[in-house]
Amino acid sequence: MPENPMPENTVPDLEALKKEAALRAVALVQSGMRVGLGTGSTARYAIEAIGERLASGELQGVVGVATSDASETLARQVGIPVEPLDPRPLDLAIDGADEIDPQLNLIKGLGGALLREKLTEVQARRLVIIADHTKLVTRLGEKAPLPIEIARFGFLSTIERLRELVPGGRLRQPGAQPYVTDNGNYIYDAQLPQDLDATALERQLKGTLGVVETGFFLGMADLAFVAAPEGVRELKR
Ligand SMILES: O=C[C@H](O)[C@H](O)[C@H](O)COP(=O)(O)O
Repeated sequence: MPENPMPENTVPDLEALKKEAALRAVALVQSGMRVGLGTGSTARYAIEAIGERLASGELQGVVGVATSDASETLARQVGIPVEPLDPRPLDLAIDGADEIDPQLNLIKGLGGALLREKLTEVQARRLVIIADHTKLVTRLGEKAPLPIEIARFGFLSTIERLRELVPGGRLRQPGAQPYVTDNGNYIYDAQLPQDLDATALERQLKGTLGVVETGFFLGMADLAFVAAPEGVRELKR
């Protein structure tokens, strides 16, 4: 008899759910598409699945635009040709999210990739979000902080300015040094208020000196595949 047997179904297998959501989105990829490749543990499953469909010959001529150095490396490893972002529209972008509200507004960037994600996904004809059910919220900021990418130069002054808008928050610093993004910037993780007006706050943050980009993705996602133990929900904006 095993010691301390774990009761069945007490720990949901979030990885299996993330993969299930990713596969639903990857089914939308067609030959010849230029696809925005997201970043994070869920987007990873999508990149791998696109690579598998290319390797099997089921897909041909797909080109990826990567939203981080890590996703670019993975895409190349699994055989997806990667191009830099240029002004042409992308047919589709597939990415994870940290929070998804009922209108498919998002918080992204807990993995640090928000700037390249936003630059890429704003050019996508369709942004498809993939996630497990723990990412669903009734209001943005319910569970996650809002990542705000800020310039390193003068970052303490920028943080002072940010604290006037969103008092709770801290510089992301996983160890002795601050976290540095692919773009060489820092991230301030802001705690959002309960009475959040995300559109107004986004405007104020974008007007704050030293702020490079925020993790608000408002009105950008068209579709989300959200996997839960009872199945994958398809949410549309
Ligand atoms: O910066 C990271 C990205 O916005 C990710 O897409 C987001 O953090 C979700 O990542 P994961 O799928 O690992 O939860």
